[in-house]
Amino acid sequence: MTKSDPGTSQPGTDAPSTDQPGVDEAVRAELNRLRESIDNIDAAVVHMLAERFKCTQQVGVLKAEHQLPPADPARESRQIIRLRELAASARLDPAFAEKLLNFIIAEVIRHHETIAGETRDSTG
Ligand SMILES: O=C(O)C(=O)C[C@]1(C(=O)O)C=C[C@@H](O)C=C1
Repeated sequence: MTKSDPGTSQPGTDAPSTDQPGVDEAVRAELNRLRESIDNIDAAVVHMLAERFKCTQQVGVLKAEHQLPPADPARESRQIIRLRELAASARLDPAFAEKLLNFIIAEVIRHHETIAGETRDSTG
């Protein structure tokens, strides 16, 4: 197999694709079993995030209607402490959990700012 042989390796690697013949059947079966679980978990994550954003959307409206600032750094600090503890007890890297929460919250704050702008525009 060479780099000029498209379709036989993963992009950017020379490793054989697991779809290719030659991959041990038991390995392929185990990989497929694990990937089914990964797909289920990814679906759950997407659904949970969608629910979280439905809540934060309502928080955004409430904050905009009452002229509260989009970000609440004190609340974020408490969330980070709590999530890092949860992560540690779940044997997940706390630094990763913190980064993920910060990533999500940054998006929420962006939404809050949009809602606040729209609310100001509509109420004058
Ligand atoms: O709890 C709030 O005040 C929110 O706006 C929600 C949220 C979050 O996504 O958890 C987002 C922004 C704040 O800075 C803190 C927390």
